[in-house]
Amino acid sequence: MARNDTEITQVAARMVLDSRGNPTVEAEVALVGGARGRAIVPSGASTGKFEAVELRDGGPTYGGKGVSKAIANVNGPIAGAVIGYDARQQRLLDRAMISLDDTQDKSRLGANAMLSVSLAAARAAANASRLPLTSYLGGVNATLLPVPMMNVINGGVHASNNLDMQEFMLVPHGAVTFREALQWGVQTYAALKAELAAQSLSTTVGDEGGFAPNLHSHQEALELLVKAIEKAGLRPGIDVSLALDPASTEFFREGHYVLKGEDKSLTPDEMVDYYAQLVDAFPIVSIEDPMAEEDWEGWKIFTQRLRGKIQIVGDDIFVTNPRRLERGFKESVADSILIKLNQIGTLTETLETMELARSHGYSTVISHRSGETEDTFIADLAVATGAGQIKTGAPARSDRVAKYNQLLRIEAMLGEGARFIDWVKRGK
Ligand SMILES: O=C(O)[C@@H](CO)OP(=O)(O)O
Ligand SMILES: [Mg+2]
Repeated sequence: MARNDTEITQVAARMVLDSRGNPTVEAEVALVGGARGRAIVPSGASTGKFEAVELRDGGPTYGGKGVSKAIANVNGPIAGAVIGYDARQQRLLDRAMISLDDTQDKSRLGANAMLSVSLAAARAAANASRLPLTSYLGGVNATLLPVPMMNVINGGVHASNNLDMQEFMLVPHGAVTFREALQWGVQTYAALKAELAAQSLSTTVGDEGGFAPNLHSHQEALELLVKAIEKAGLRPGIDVSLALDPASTEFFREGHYVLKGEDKSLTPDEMVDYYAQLVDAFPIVSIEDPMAEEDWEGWKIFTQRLRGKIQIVGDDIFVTNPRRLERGFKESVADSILIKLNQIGTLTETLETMELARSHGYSTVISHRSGETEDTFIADLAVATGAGQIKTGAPARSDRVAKYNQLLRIEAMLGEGARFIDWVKRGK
């Protein structure tokens, strides 16, 4: 490889669609030596208030969801700033975009514009180096396959049913390989579908491929999951456990958690009791965003009460942002962080946040968004960083399955060298 083979010579973006049919940004980066890289940015629905800004613009065609400004920013100022950089110097080129944007929340260029280039550059550099993305990002130690968190019952803003909580997930942590974990998830998903059909409940799916039945309570959803695990011939709590992402900011109103489906309005204390009862009654090993993004007091109560019993994951409260995470350390809130590249807007900052989390003993869970595409960057990122956990939906819908398939490829590539660790048993 000649010395300037990895120099960026071209950057271009186009509009493509995500899994909800909304426009999103795809960027392509070309290098002097001929290598190219491409990346598509995902998009959330239950977005955190403190996330970096996803630049959207009007126009009747896509109901105000256009990305023409973000695309123009890639093709104009961002291209101007990063052309000439060595694509292997990820930190430098991400810093170049950050200083060009010059805002706290990436509102000038748009986190969607910046992230598309950040990820496309990493892929181009990996291709130029003739390395799989996982190995390029993670080196020889990139051997740990993540335990999947598979969202098989959808509610909240991801579905039109009556469940207030957004995600009910299967965690097949007792498997020996990723392959086996995925298989257990698939078997349980199929058993759940059969059980729903047997009870004349709907088997249509929500945004992340999970079923979206109307149920009487969250308790009923959890009962269905335990039953499905058993029907699949697996042991709840040993082979496959459960995880929740209530995304509670979405039902937090004026200091109360309003569970419409159960006709309840709970104070933060009562909401913590509600969760504690679920944790006692079901094999739940992880809860994400139990409390709202601005309810730091509620988060403290929850953490005090449930730390050590389950993993406590911060998504909307931390938004992959080191400053918010620091506050979490100080106030003893959560013990794990959900990692979403587009919440912060560059690969470099994502890796920095993960490093910070680990240095404080917080686990990291790599995550998709509810609006996804065929892009599988997060699968490689999960292995490259040894995160140990990934949340990427049900084992159905191509946008979700694409990530699982990429993990299968990575596992096959690593062969006997691939590792899979039961974080529940080991203690995270
Ligand atoms: O809350 C979440 O964790 C995500 C992904 O499941 O949803 P969204 O992308 O809509 O924010
Ligand atoms: Mg979440």
